[in-house]
Amino acid sequence: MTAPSPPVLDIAALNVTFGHGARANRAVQDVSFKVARGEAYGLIGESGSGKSTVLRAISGLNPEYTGDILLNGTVLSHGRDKPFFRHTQMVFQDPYASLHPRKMVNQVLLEPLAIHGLGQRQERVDEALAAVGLGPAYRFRYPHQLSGGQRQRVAIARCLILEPEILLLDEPTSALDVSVQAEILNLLQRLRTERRLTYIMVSHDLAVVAHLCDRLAIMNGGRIVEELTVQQLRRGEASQPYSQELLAATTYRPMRAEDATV
Ligand SMILES: Nc1ncnc2c1ncn2[C@@H]1O[C@H](COP(=O)(O)OP(=O)(O)OP(=O)(O)O)[C@@H](O)[C@H]1O
Repeated sequence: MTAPSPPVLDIAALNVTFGHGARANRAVQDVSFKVARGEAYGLIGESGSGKSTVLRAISGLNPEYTGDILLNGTVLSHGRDKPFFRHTQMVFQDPYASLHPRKMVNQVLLEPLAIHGLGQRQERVDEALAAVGLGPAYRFRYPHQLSGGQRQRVAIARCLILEPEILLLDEPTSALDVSVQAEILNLLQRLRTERRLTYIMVSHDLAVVAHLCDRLAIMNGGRIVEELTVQQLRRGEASQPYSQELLAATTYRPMRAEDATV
């Protein structure tokens, strides 16, 4: 009998504190969860509950944490190595801020290939654009010539071009018009299936998490209050009073996949 493979990501007793002494802010406290290959895991909670801080610790953007973060069963060093940054990519909330205004899409997509020393560059650029539903002519556009949704597609293409295993999604649709949100979520869903990607997504929007994720953790005050499957979320089956309040307080309207095409 073969041993079960370890989770892709195993977050074990993660703590992040900002500041010292009386001013210390324990932004993340004793957070643990595991994410399997191909799974989409959501972190949800009110503003300031610590969701983004968890994501930034995983991404290596904030190396000041205690606890362990394991990738495929191996504890990551706090200073991440180059292969980590190839295989774990982050999509940010605001596609307007995350693309350089003076760089054409072609340059945006060529840069990560140069950093990681990958060849067949123009083919990879065309393939990444096609994967996010943009034709090769988009190579010669500047960000200001793109809609918000198209910019977020370019930001996703910039991740995909490195053939990552994991995408860390920080509110990837909250800066977009409602009509475009479902399009981007459907695109992310299709890419996850096609490429067996693993997602961790931060959101304050239950409908967005229910649309994309298999499981989620509800956070409050830096801690995980409760983990739920998306089926439990849809049935309103939270067991903790805080989660029940959060679910009850949210006007949760499921997104319909047919609301948008990819
Ligand atoms: N770089 C930082 N320096 C100091 N404090 C920080 C820093 N980043 C986050 N914090 C604090 O950590 C706590 C958690 O913030 P975090 O951004 O993780 O919450 P969040 O749940 O993602 O909120 P939001 O939904 O508003 O983004 C907050 O009290 C915040 O003020």
